[in-house]
Amino acid sequence: MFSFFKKKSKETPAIAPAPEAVATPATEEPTPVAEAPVVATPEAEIIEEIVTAAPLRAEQKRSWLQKLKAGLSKTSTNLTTLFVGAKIDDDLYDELESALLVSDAGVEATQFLLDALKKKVKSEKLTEAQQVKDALRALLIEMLAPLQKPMVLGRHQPLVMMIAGVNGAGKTTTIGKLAKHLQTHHQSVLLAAGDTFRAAAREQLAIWGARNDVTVIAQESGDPAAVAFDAVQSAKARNVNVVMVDTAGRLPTQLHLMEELKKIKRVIGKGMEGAPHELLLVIDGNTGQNALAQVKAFDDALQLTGLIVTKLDGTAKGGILAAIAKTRPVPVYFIGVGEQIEDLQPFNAEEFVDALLS
Ligand SMILES: Nc1nc2c(ncn2[C@@H]2O[C@H](COP(=O)(O)OP(=O)(O)OP(=O)(O)O)[C@@H](O)[C@H]2O)c(=O)[nH]1
Repeated sequence: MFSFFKKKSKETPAIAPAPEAVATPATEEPTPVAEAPVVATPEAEIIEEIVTAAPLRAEQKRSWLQKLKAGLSKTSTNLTTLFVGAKIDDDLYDELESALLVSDAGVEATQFLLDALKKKVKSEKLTEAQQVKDALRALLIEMLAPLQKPMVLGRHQPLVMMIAGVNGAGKTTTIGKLAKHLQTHHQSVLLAAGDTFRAAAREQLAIWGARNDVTVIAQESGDPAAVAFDAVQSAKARNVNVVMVDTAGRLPTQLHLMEELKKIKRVIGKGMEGAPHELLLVIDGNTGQNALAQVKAFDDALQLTGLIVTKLDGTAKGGILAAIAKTRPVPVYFIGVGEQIEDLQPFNAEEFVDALLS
C-alpha cells in the first residue's frame, strides 16, 4: 500500500502526458525523451500528516486474493494437507517441519515456528489439528507482520528509487507496473534506463514509457550512473514526483558489478542530497533460498530499504518470506503473482498467510 504525506495547501495538479521515449547516443548527454510538459507540482508546501491511499475496490480485492491463493497453491498444498484428519503427535510436527523446509522457509524460521507452536499447543491445551493450524496461522502472521510496510510517497520532491536485482528477476516489468500504480495515485513519474548493458532492456523501458506517457531518460550505452544523475536533475527541473532508476541485472558474486551499483547510488546522492530515498531489490520468489542469499548480499552492499517479490505464482517456495523475516527482515513493499499490472500489489501479512494456509 502507498501512504502519502498530506500537503497543507493546494491540490497536486493533474499529470500532463509526456511524449515518446527515445534513446540518445552515448556520446551525448543523456537527454530526456523530449521537452515534455511532464508535471507541475506546487512549490514548497508544508507536510502535515500521512494519509493512506485509497484501498482496492471490493471486486478488485476479491480478484487479487483469488490470484494470490491460486499462485501460492503449490506451497499451500504441502502445508495444509498434513493437518487433514491428523493427530497432534510427533509425526505431525515432523511432517510440518518437512513441509516448511520444502517451502524454503529455511532452518531458522522452521525451528522457531515449530518450537513456538509446540509451546502454544501446550499452554493453550489444543487438542484438534484445526486448532494447531490456526495457531500456526497466528504465529506466521506475527512473524511476517514486521515485513509489511507502506511505501510513503511525497516525502521528497522528487522521491528517488533505485531498483536492483539479478538478471530476469522482473525489475523492468516491475518498474512498469509500479509506474502505473503511482500514476493512479496522481504521482508523475520519470524513468531512468540505467540498464545500459542490455539494449533490449532499455528499449523495453522506452517502449513502455512511450505507451504510458512516462518520460524515459536513456543513453545508447555508457555509464549508468550518468543516466541516473541526469534523470534526477531532469526530475528536479520538471518537478516530477517520483524517479525510478532501473539497473542491469547482476549476480552478487560479480563484485565489479556490485561496485558499479554502489557507484550509481553515490552519484544519485551527488545529484540530490539524501537520495536515493528507496533502494529496492526485486527478487524472484520462485528461487527460494537463493533469493534469501540475494537479499543478504545486496543489503550488505547497498543497505536496502525494501523488497519486491515477483513470480509468487505457481511457486512451491512461498515460505521464503518467513526465511526473510527471520534472517534479514527488509520490508516487502510489493508482491507479484503474474504479468499483469494488477498482479503486483502491496504485501499484507494476513492475506499472505491466509493464502498460504488456505
Ligand atoms: N509469472 C510471472 N512472471 C513475471 C512476474 N514478474 C515479471 N515476470 C516476467 O519475468 C520476465 C523477466 O522480467 P524482466 O522485467 O525483463 O526482468 P529483469 O529483472 O528486468 O531482467 P534483466 O533486465 O535481464 O535483468 C518477463 O517475462 C516478465 O513478464 C510475475 O510476478 N509472475
